[in-house]
Amino acid sequence: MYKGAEFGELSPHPFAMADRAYRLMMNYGTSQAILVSGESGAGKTESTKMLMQYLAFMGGKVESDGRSVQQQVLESNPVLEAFGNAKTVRNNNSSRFGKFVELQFDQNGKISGAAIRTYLLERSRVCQISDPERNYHCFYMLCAAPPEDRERYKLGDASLFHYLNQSNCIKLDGMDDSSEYIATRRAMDIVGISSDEQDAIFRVVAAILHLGNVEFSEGSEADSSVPKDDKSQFHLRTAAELFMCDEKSLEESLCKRVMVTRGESIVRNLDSRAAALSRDALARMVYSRLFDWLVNKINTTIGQDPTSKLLIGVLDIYGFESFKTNSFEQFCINLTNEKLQQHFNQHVFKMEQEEYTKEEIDWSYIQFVDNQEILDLIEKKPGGIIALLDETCMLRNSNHETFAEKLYQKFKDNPHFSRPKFSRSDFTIHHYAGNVTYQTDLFLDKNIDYAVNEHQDLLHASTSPFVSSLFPPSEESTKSNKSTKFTSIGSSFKLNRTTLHALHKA
Ligand SMILES: Nc1ncnc2c1ncn2[C@@H]1O[C@H](COP(=O)(O)OP(=O)(O)OP(=O)(O)O)[C@@H](O)[C@H]1O
Repeated sequence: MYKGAEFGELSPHPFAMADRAYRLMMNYGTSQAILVSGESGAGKTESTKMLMQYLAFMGGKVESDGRSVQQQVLESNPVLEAFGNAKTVRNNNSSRFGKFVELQFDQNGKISGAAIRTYLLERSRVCQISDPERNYHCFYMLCAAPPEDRERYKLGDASLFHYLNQSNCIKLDGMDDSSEYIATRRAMDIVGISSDEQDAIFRVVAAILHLGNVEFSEGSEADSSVPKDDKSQFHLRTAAELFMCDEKSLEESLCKRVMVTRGESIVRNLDSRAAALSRDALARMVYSRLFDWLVNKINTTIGQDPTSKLLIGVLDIYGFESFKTNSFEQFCINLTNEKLQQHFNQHVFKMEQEEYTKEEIDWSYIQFVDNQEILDLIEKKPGGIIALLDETCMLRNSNHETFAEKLYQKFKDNPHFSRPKFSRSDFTIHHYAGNVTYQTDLFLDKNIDYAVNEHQDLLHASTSPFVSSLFPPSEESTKSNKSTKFTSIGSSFKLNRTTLHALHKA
């Protein structure tokens, strides 16, 4: 019905938008971009799927081997959703990453390639969930897999695993994890992930679950730790088997840390709390590498068309979030939305109006809210909230309260910042879309992203080529020493220039 229909003639529908983008691209030879926005649960991902479906219908080609580009693009959705979506308070299938899909077309309007870029997977979810949310779908699917698969990965009921049972929500109404497992496997076949690779992927997923069940108790030396009991020892052994790495080395990488001072390596014991943090850091790192691997693999098998001059990009980014409690994830997500809003302002209002002025066109100035000051408040270097957060993370004896104190002092006169009454550590940002109060208690832990090279080298030495490929040798180990490096999630996260450029170009 929507094919070729005048825009606005039929009821509003993603098909109408997709048809318009396709027609404009074909008729004027210009690339297009569709930005799907809205708050969490509004229907962005479902709308994006419909847009893709329509574009695949218009630009689809019949391939002799049955695996067309458009089919692979469509089937990449269930794969990415299995590993990047989870139940949140707002949405049973909430995307916990941003996605920019670029469809490439040839001169005849047929899809000739595609590229998928993803942003900021919420990795804290791998180790930490709160009621009534869930972890990523793939963990529950694997625990509900056919018995022979569960046996192979030494898995049992999802409720047995610490990374899943921190929340009471294990099963979802209307979602059958065992049939989702089969569907995900089938989608993996279509996007070109071989059965050996699928096996390696699920081994890693299972290893993460076992890792999460390793608990620590005080060791014999001061401030040292050891696996707590036989149960923890079993899970440690199983995780090592699944990662195909040495069990003793895995234990050491969790219970010790190598520090480098003046070129000298010092091995330091970790107490049980620090060992548990190290375990979680490893689980998060493995999971995010696995997710990146999946995206790369999908891109490689779908293939790019470097000669394509016609593109349609669809950006499905997590919308503005304002919950009862808002932590570092909401802060990053809302920063993304501020940046998109600024991009929109920049190109739709600022540049357009400058052009009118230059050409001396008579027009009335359009008022718009410029959110540059909010962006400065958050990300200005030095002095913005992220810079202050990084600074606090580097200092010894600092905590979320000292961080909050810094913010209160620095931004007491900033109109976009306020301190809620009676609060010792919360802060409110007056975003373009509304006020959001953030709880800082986990900001420091979540921002610190220790690139622990012991873990890196341990997994690089895995006899599984798949696991080894996820962990190229660390820079430090190639220089024959090891260290623990601090990186900041906040600083490293930006809706990158390439995407903004692609959006603008389109
Ligand atoms: N067009 C639709 N028809 C029927 N149900 C829909 C439609 N769009 C959304 N829904 C329902 O709303 C739920 C949330 O939609 P969706 O996952 O697309 O939201 P979202 O905006 O992408 O959220 P998030 O930002 O949390 O990822 C879906 O799981 C589905 O149940």
